[in-house]
Amino acid sequence: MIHEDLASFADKKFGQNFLKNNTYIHKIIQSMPDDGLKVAEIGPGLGDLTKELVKVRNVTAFEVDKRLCEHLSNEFKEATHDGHFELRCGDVLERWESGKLLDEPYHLVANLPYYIATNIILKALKDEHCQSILVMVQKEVADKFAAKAGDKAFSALSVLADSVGKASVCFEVEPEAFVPPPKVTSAVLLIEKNETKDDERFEAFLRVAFAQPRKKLSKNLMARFPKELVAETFSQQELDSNLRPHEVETSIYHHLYNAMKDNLDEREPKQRRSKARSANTEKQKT
Ligand SMILES: C[S@@+](CC[C@H](N)C(=O)[O-])C[C@H]1O[C@@H](n2cnc3c(N)ncnc32)[C@H](O)[C@@H]1O
Repeated sequence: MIHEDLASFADKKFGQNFLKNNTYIHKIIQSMPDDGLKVAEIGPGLGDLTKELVKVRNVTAFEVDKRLCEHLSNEFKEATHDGHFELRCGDVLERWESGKLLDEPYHLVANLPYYIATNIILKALKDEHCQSILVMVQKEVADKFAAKAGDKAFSALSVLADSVGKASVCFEVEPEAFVPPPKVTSAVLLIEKNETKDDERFEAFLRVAFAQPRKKLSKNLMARFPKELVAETFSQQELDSNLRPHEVETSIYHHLYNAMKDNLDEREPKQRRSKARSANTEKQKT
């Protein structure tokens, strides 16, 4: 039985902030892609969004909290019996180990637990069965995924989303719409995918490119790639070596990656420095 006082019932460790505002719940439903595909919902919680979802789609929901699983099993007995609803209890990140959350095409629709929201979105971007992502997240996270080249918020996450589709922020949601209210403003992010890419080396390349976001991109790359190669690739692409990482288009990142990917120094800069230092000491000894 769910406690009447939701604020004290909510478990912080699972990022539980329940959306208790029908206007926003309906806005989420209206923002969903208009087809008959199955919906995967992560963290149905008390089931307020789920109730609306099962009216229009078949839903498979993933919930980690055993207390909520019990509540949801009772609440959605009829929908489960009719085949509109299936509940899978446990940590959703473990369900993704095979790379696919469901074994059929689906849309991800959820008010995500914020402590793992970025991780979940990255997994969904790489999941070839996932056709679109419509999720409530912390506003800063939504802005990072949806930013365009030139925006201050343009980041490695923006490049990854931009590489497989179109990302946009649908609307913002104030803390008071939740019980208990989170400390941050939230936003609903939509990523409509038109392809799927799963390339860990490209992600590693972006981590290098955005390692120091306010420094020059060429400087960041020279920390892990041969200087001559960086200079030559910039000149081939007719790129200004003074550009900052957020000023460069997604397509250019792919060109840079293709030209440079086989030359990444996998060692962390610290390891490289200590290797160089010991080489110098050896030289001085001889
Ligand atoms: C922000 S609440 C959203 C609840 C509900 N969807 C709503 O809108 O009110 C996040 C939900 O995700 C669940 N959750 C947290 N970590 C999870 C995990 N690793 N796997 C599956 N569910 C998780 C929480 O228990 C909680 O129900």
